[in-house]
Amino acid sequence: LRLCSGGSGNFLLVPIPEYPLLDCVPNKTVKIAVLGASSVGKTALIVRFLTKRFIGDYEANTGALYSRKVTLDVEEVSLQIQDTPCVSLQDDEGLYCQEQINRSIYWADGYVFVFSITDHSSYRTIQPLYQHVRRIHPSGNIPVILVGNKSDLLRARQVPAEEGETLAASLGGVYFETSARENHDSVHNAFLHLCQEVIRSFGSGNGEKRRGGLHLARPKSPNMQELKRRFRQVLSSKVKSATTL
Ligand SMILES: Nc1nc2c(ncn2[C@@H]2O[C@H](COP(=O)(O)OP(=O)(O)OP(=O)(O)O)[C@@H](O)[C@H]2O)c(=O)[nH]1
Repeated sequence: LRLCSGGSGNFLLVPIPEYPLLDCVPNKTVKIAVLGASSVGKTALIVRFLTKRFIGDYEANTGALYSRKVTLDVEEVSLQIQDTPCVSLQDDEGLYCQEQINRSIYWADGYVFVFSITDHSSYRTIQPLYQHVRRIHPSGNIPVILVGNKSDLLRARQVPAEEGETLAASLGGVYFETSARENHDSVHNAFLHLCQEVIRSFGSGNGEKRRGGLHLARPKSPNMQELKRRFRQVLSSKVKSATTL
């Protein structure tokens, strides 16, 4: 990783430590997956949120998991954010989504759908991506936000704000325009809003219902074989095709 500002070697992103599931306080751990097409700024948004900095250039994302404590309405919750590889729309085959992403979708309590306001095709992946998430979580309310990133590139805008708002409303979420490059506050507000939605969904019993029966610790557990086996069991009943819709 290379940081634009400051560039201290002491980077604040910490992959979450290995710890038993029981250490997670129920309803006080918020798991968020950040999803979207290639180069829309998923990693940049997460890094901006967690470190207040903007990364200029770095290796392609391999799906890191980050964690930190956040305070919501005086209550401290443990937030886990899963960065994911990009998804893409194939001409005739629908959405292409790696199995790793399916695992993240299954694992998460809430979703950040990201597109770039400068790339209309990234916007068009969101609806099929949402349908995909719906297939994996068929029941209940799914806490989501829609993020139109790169709002600093106004002259290159391809997606009007109204289109973002309309789409967000159809997904049942709020639309945020952000610039991971220029602005921390918009990014911060977006993530905190989603955290609050997730906590609210726990309160309504929705989160627990979705978790019922099977506990997937997180996508990158050291015991991958066991996780994969359990995950396949669940997915086979929930998603017809794990990789291509
Ligand atoms: N101008 C501008 N550039 C941005 C912004 N956010 C990210 N970028 C740039 O967009 C490019 C892609 O950003 P990433 O964070 O790697 O995007 P990603 O969605 O994680 O990409 P994948 O790894 O392909 O999934 C990088 O060159 C970033 O510097 C933004 O808000 N404004």
